[in-house]
Amino acid sequence: MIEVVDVSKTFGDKVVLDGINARFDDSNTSLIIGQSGHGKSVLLKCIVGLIQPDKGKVLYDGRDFISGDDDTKREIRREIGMLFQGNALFDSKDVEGNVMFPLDMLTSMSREEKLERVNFCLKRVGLENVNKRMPSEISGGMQKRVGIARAIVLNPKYLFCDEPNSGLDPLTAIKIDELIGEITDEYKITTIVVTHDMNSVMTIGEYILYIHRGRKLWQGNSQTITDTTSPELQEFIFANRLLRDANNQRAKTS
Ligand SMILES: Nc1ncnc2c1ncn2[C@@H]1O[C@H](COP(=O)(O)OP(=O)(O)OP(=O)(O)O)[C@@H](O)[C@H]1O
Repeated sequence: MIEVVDVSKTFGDKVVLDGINARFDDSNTSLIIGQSGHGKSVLLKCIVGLIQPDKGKVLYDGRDFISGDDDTKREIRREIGMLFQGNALFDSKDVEGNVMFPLDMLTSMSREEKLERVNFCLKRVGLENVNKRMPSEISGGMQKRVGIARAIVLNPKYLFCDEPNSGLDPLTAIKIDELIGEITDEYKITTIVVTHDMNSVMTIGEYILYIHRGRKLWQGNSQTITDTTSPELQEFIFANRLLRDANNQRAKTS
């Protein structure tokens, strides 16, 4: 479980995060959503320690990641997996080398053990017999799967995904969302996804935090989100015309 307690961040005179509180449970896929520029990425960066908040706490299963000692921070970092926006795969390494990288950096496993773990993770994300392909030789959806395999190779307790389906067609995007949801459930991971994608919201949003102008404006899940009475959230959700029409239809028939 990750708890965010009263986190605030200002850049210059701009308040980017203002007293955010949230709880992200394990075995759950939690989403941080909101319009562009409203503070989602800054919040994610505060949670993973890339930005120091001005105020507040981030607790990983009770361990303070902001003011904890170096050993605690190192221990937490070792338990984090990241799927970066745009994948961040190494162009010069093949699929196997990309997924093996965290094992090379952070473990003393033998080559055989590493290969076994890499093959297990590649199989889990639905990729087999592509070990020797270069990232440029596989599709965008396959690159995401490689990114997910790399993110889970160290068996993380916490998984962060920044816009995991940007640049993918809607069907592939849903498959990637579903894969993230399944892995979260299967390995009891605390997963946080930053997204604008309403398909993701409706597919995997077990807990949803809506950030508006740096504040938590709403929290709930995919079942309750379309019932919101917040005009700002309604505007965000129903910017998608299909959803707006479906919701109007639902209102007419109920
Ligand atoms: N390092 C920084 N220095 C100064 N301002 C920053 C910094 N990082 C982010 N900001 C500002 O903080 C605000 C929130 O940015 P953030 O990247 O969190 O938005 P976002 O909601 O993730 O948007 P998007 O969906 O477009 O990625 C923006 O106004 C941005 O310009």
